[in-house]
Amino acid sequence: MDPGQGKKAVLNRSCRTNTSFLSFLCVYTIMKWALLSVWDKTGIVDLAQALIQHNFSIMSSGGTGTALAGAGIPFTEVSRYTGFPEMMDGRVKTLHPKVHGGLLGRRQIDDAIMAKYGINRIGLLVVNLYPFERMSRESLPLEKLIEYIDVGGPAMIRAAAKNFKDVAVVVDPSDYPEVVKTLSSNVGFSHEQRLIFAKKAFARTAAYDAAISNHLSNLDNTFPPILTLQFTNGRMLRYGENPHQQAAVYGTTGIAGAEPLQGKQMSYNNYLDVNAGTALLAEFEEPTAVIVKHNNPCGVSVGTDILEAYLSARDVDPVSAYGSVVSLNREVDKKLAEAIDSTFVEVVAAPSFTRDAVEAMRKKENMRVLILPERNTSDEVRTIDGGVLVQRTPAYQENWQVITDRDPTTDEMSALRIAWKVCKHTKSNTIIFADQKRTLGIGAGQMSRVDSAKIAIEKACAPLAGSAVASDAFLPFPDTLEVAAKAGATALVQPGGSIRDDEVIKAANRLNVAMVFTGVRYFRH
Ligand SMILES: NC(=O)c1ncn([C@@H]2O[C@H](COP(=O)(O)O)[C@@H](O)[C@H]2O)c1NC=O
Repeated sequence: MDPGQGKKAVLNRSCRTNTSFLSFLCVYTIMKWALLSVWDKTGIVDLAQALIQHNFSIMSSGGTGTALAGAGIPFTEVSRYTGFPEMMDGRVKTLHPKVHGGLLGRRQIDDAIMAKYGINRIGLLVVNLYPFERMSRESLPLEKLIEYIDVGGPAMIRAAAKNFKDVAVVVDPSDYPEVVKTLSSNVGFSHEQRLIFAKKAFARTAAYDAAISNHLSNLDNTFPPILTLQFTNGRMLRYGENPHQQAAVYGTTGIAGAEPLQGKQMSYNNYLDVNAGTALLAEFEEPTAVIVKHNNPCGVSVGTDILEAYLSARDVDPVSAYGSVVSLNREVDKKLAEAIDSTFVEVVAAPSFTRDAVEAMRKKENMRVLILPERNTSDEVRTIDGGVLVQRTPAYQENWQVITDRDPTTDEMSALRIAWKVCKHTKSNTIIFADQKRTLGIGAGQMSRVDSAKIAIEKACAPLAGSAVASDAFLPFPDTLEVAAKAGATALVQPGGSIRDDEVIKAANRLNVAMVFTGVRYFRH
């Protein structure tokens, strides 16, 4: 029996063939055979009915046959055709030369050999595979999981797809309506159609094998020597980072799979900015707004409610908020929607929107409105010339160490936490000033850390007296700390680990700045 199918496969098979003596006499060339062997039985009965109406003879493996028999559809069991029973708990069902010969045989060239061995020409193959991808997420023991590796299905798909000149292969139930439409037209499958089906078929088996290969390779939680990546749902974008660049997005889940409720098509840069914004948003539990511009946050704030958080984040840097991407972790209501409408925003992403919020945002017809998808915690992959870099981030465990004479106060500690979270998602070198609710000044992406500090100070939305500062990497000299303290900062968080840590600690004590080492660096290139 197949994995998961239990006793369903044991049944009365007496009605399972309609091969009469007459039909047996039919010459192979006259009969149109379709082989159906599907894990997901959705739509298979309707499809089979259409095939019968259009004079196809159907051949089916065990469970698929059960579904057809239940609907009174005539078919021939594959096992009867091959003369071999399904065996080894379903590990061998369709793996037989009479099946593969029927799929691979070339019209005209192989007619004689097919006739000699009683091989039926199969003109249509309908297969979908054991759900390995889904089952691999269910933490089954390996010996159970491997039973979800489909062998016969991919073998048939590949055979039929190779012989697309003569065989149409359908691997996705969403293509059944097209098959029925073609049957009704009575012209048969065109060459183009068969080629499109074949491309889809090979993409399916490639994705299937990639999933198996990656799952097995990842069992010991290391990076495999061979990495296979496959993403489906490819969609052309209007252009890439700039109008002269072409681009597409791939993926069905997370940000990559998200489509806006309203507004223009998501652009390449929108995807990047929503990705950056939502990654930062995920650091916060309380109502939080994150405003991103060109992949860096330009305002982040928590609030007692999400409206307060948004207004406060926007006012950190209202000039940069123009044309930004807004990510929010609470439902958007009408009042908040109207506040967002009052600025030019490229994308607003939130877990949900009230009906009147959706209504209010219609006024901004170009603004993309996105329901925040579930976050995927997969490895980061970036292309470089000739290859890719892959990076995995372990779960964060705060292990801060106060290394100055003075401990941070409770308020300073809250501000340090906000600054540190924002630091992680801002391009290096970064210096973030924050209070207990929001970022006050952000200096990002500078080649010198002191310059980042100066920019953050210059851009500060409020006096920095009593603020906290975060640096993504250790301070190699006391200069950044001195600049920050002069601007009013009284607490600083940084990874630590410089050979001049002692000098920096001395400076902090002298300036009465409470300093914390995190032991973790947050470079972001
Ligand atoms: N072993 C085989 O010869 C074989 N042939 C087809 N299958 C798969 O068995 C499934 C259909 O089986 P059934 O009709 O018994 O429900 C399909 O997902 C098909 O891809 C097979 N199963 C696994 O490899």
